[in-house]
Amino acid sequence: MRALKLHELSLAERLADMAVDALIDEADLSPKPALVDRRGNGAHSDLHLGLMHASALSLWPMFKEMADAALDIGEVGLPLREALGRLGREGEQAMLATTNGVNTHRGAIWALGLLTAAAALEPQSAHASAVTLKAAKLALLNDRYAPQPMSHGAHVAQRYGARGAREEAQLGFPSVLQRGLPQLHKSRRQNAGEQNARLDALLAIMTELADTCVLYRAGLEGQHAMQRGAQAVLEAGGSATLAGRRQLHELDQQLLALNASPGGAADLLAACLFIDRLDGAL
Ligand SMILES: CC(C)(COP(=O)(O)OP(=O)(O)OC[C@H]1O[C@@H](n2cnc3c(N)ncnc32)[C@H](O[C@H]2O[C@H](COP(=O)(O)OP(=O)(O)OP(=O)(O)O)[C@@H](O)[C@H]2O)[C@@H]1O)[C@@H](O)C(=O)NCCC(=O)NCCS
Ligand SMILES: Nc1ncnc2[nH]cnc12
Repeated sequence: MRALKLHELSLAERLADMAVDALIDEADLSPKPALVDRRGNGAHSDLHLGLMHASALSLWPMFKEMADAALDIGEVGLPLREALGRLGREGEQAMLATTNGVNTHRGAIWALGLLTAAAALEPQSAHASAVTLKAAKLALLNDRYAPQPMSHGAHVAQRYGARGAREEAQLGFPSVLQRGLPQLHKSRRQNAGEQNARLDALLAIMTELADTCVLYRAGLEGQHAMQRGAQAVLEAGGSATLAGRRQLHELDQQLLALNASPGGAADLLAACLFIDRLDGAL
């Protein structure tokens, strides 16, 4: 007789688990330049690792509801886009209640919310390019109920013409598909070790990203320091090599001196880890 399982997880529950796991893996990964990790708070006075974990866990019900909404509605269109917008705004409130008002995962709610819904729409073909394409189609739809606050991203878009989180999703997450994932796979093939491969993926994302968190805090000088410094680590051989580690330390020091925290790149690494896990898992 088949052993009785007390609770088989639904597809939506499994997707929510994967999204939260990706956020926790991102937070734990160390040493990340100027970001919160196991070593400390990076360039943040109001964040710490415990808060990142609590924030990630507070988002589980939201990710599950987003996946359930995709399963119920069943197709890309305005009803799903607006359901996700409403759930995303409620998720942001849950996050802020958990963190006492600190923005820990706004960008991650956006990116992983879209990707979770996209994966739920067609679980049998949940491969990187199919999922990011569906997420992009969702991001291109205009949520009529979305408020238009003067966010840091909007401020930076006005000042530098930078493409932020919205455009990254609308373009199908090029930082993940063209930089993060290929580097993750390449570093794994080179036996860099899983943590080093993930660090290399983060650095590859940083090489070309217009991270609106960095731009808001440290302007173009911060963006150049992030992009060039990340490139230097990879050119030196990546995080698994001594020369790469020296460059990584240099990048950490530079970004800390500029108070430039690449929070957008961190969110995109979480998106990358989520998509990496999806392949064949549903
Ligand atoms: C459409 C939205 C993405 C809103 O976008 P917008 O650009 O207007 O808003 P922001 O809040 O400024 O930015 C969104 C967050 O996205 C991350 N990010 C930044 N650059 C990029 C990029 N190029 N690509 C992808 N993602 C990017 C980043 O998130 C991380 O940083 C957060 C900390 O940022 P900040 O508050 O600026 O923090 P500090 O500098 O520390 O502030 P101070 O201490 O100095 O005050 C951290 O949370 C990371 O997550 C950007 O913050 C979308 O968010 C939206 O419409 N939301 C409304 C709800 C909704 O509809 N959701 C839909 C769910 S599907
Ligand atoms: N590890 C991290 N440190 C700072 N901001 C972040 N936003 C998302 N992940 C982050």
